[in-house]
Amino acid sequence: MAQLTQVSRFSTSAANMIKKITVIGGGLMGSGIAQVAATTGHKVTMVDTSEDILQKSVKSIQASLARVGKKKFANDEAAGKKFLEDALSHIKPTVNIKEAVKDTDLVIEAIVENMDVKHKLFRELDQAAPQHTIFASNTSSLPIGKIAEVTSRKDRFGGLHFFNPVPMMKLLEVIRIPETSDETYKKLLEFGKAMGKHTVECKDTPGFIVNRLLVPYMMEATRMLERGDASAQDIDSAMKLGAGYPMGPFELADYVGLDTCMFIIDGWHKDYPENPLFKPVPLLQKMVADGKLGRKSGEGFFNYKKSSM
Ligand SMILES: CCCCCCCCCCCCCC(=O)CC(=O)SCCNC(=O)CCNC(=O)[C@H](O)C(C)(C)COP(=O)(O)OP(=O)(O)OC[C@H]1O[C@@H](n2cnc3c(N)ncnc32)[C@H](O)[C@@H]1OP(=O)(O)O
Ligand SMILES: NC(=O)C1=CN([C@@H]2O[C@H](COP(=O)(O)OP(=O)(O)OC[C@H]3O[C@@H](n4cnc5c(N)ncnc54)[C@H](O)[C@@H]3O)[C@@H](O)[C@H]2O)C=CC1
Repeated sequence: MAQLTQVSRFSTSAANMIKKITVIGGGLMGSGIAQVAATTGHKVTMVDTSEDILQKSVKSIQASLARVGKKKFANDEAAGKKFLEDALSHIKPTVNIKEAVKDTDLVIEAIVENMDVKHKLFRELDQAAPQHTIFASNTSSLPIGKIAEVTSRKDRFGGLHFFNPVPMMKLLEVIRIPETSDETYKKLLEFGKAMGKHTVECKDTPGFIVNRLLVPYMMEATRMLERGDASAQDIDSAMKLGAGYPMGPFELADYVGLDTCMFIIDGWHKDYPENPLFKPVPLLQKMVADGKLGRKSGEGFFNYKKSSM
């Protein structure tokens, strides 16, 4: 508790506030983080591995901004158009990681949920970014401390766990490791608030708060499906109508991405092999192997291809 009280004593002067950010990974989450940062006064550089992927990222940001703009400026089309153009003007897409981090206050990593790939990236970032730059990971399930161990800036490292879809979900879990300095943690909390998020403070424990509770629930849904107790549709309807959830477990898994879901389970099974809850799900592994990744591939537990809607 003392740790949290200490942080509240710090205040960051405007000059030291996080203003320039670099998002690595322009997928579901990275594009959403870049979008929200751009609409809240930040300069954003968004990095991915190819121009094609970046074009897709920008297109999905445009589509999302159009939806937000339509609601925000319902009676003023010109204002909605300006909102979209201003936001896009704050986002610079690039494949050049070194260039992307040479002058930035914060790097947010939102790449594939794989420790080795994250380690390779953070080793490169640690060499290329200025000393003052803070690093944060948007990981769903991997220990922040383990991700940070390949860098020389554990005092300037934390977790910023956004929720999907980033433009709509208010929550941001802000995670510190024992080495995170109070100044860094304060800046991460203030950045979260500047992004319009409700920040909660988390220790570096598996799944932080939400996923620690969400993964067991979603895994139990999978076991229920495997036993043939009920259909995916009925399980989803039951949780929406019976528990008031906006999405049932299978619609949500499709929304998150079945590849990401599988990476999370595989990672926790590796770390906690004795826990039956994280026993790999053959059904999930087959779907991912068959390219059924959920919404992002057009099919997962449900079909999202236009013709079938
Ligand atoms: C079970 C299988 C195996 C599981 C294995 C276990 C693995 C477990 C994985 C754990 C998860 C890991 C992920 C993670 O780390 C943490 C997360 O992010 S968990 C996910 C959290 N998110 C949710 O739970 C989302 C739940 N859904 C909702 O809140 C709503 O459905 C949603 C906000 C998505 C959509 O709103 P809704 O009212 O339901 O319907 P609409 O789609 O009509 O939207 C209404 C309105 O809202 C605006 N809007 C919606 N989406 C967007 C967007 N992306 N961008 C901009 N604006 C948006 C828009 O104005 C909409 O109006 P329109 O007229 O439709 O435009
Ligand atoms: N999908 C979800 O609902 C949520 C996911 N997360 C976490 O966010 C991270 C990203 O997840 P998603 O956006 O769903 O994945 P995604 O698969 O949609 O996007 C990942 C992106 O990273 C890019 N990438 C991979 N390696 C890269 C590298 N070395 N350099 C640059 N770009 C690289 C890929 O090309 C891809 O565009 C994961 O750690 C995940 O656990 C966190 C909250 C919610």
